Amino acid sequence: MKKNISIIGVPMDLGQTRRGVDMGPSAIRYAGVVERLEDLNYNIEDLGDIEIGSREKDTSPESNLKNLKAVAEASETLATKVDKVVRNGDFPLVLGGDHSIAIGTIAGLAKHYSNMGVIWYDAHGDLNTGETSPSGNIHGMPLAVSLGLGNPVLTSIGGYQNKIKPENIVIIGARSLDDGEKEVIKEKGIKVFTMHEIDRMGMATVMEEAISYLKEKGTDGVHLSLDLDGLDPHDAPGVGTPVLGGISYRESHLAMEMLEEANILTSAEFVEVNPILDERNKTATVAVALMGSLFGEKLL
Ligand SMILES: NC(=[NH2+])NCCC[C@H](N)C(=O)O
Ligand SMILES: [Mn+2]
Ligand SMILES: [Mn+2]
Repeated sequence: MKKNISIIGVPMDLGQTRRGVDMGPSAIRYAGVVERLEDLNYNIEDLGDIEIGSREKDTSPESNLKNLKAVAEASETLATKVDKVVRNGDFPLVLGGDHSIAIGTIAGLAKHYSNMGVIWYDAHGDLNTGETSPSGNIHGMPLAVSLGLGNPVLTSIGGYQNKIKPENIVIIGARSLDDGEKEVIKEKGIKVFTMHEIDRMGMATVMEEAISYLKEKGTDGVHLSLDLDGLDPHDAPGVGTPVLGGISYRESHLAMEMLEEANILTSAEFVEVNPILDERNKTATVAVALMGSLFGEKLL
């Protein structure tokens, strides 16, 4: 992995309705992300937080997308920042914020990769559109948007469509999918390791398969989008949409270590840390510990 990491904070909470996830970047910084990665001999540049607009009173019934304008604006800003980091040859590490920020992250990244892989570590598929979403919350849509599905205001962020290919996506940890999302997965042939596969095969085999799958696709970059609700709520309680029966802390460390060994990642984001719902900053601390493993921390 590259030796320069640029951190971008995205205090976004407009992609869902629970307050507090806008404080995620602060909580992760407070949990010591910069020091942790500096100890691993990286040069860290913290670019600070991007600006987020305010909550919108009304949602247009046609679009069924809450805070569409503000989310779209922040996504453009983030895409520009991420683009710049990659152009500088640095590793972008994006701190959320709710998962809607992945729209901007991926829009900024995919300009540089014609065949980018994405690992979506999450309890959810985030494959809804305005039509299929049960909530109208954009944090349930970023993977669909990155595939070019959904409202053009979102799919055109960064000035181009279809950022990633369905066959280059691997979802890990899924255990809550809406009907419309299941259809997209089947129709597009998206690779999913649900909790069933993780239980059955073990995380080591799941990660081996995920990594060789992405290598076989000839990916020219791999982005990790890690939603903390992919972990079990016992290990990561500070999230807005917790789902029981998730990936353990240990399994997650193993997954990060295997990604580091495989040396395939070109960017990462950690999202959905909500300090208001958390227990003594546990979830942010878990996020930083996982980043430690992802960037090469070893006990001996
Ligand atoms: N990034 C997340 N936590 N997404 C949760 C999405 C929940 C649900 N599928 C929805 O569309 O509203
Ligand atoms: Mn999720
Ligand atoms: Mn998510």
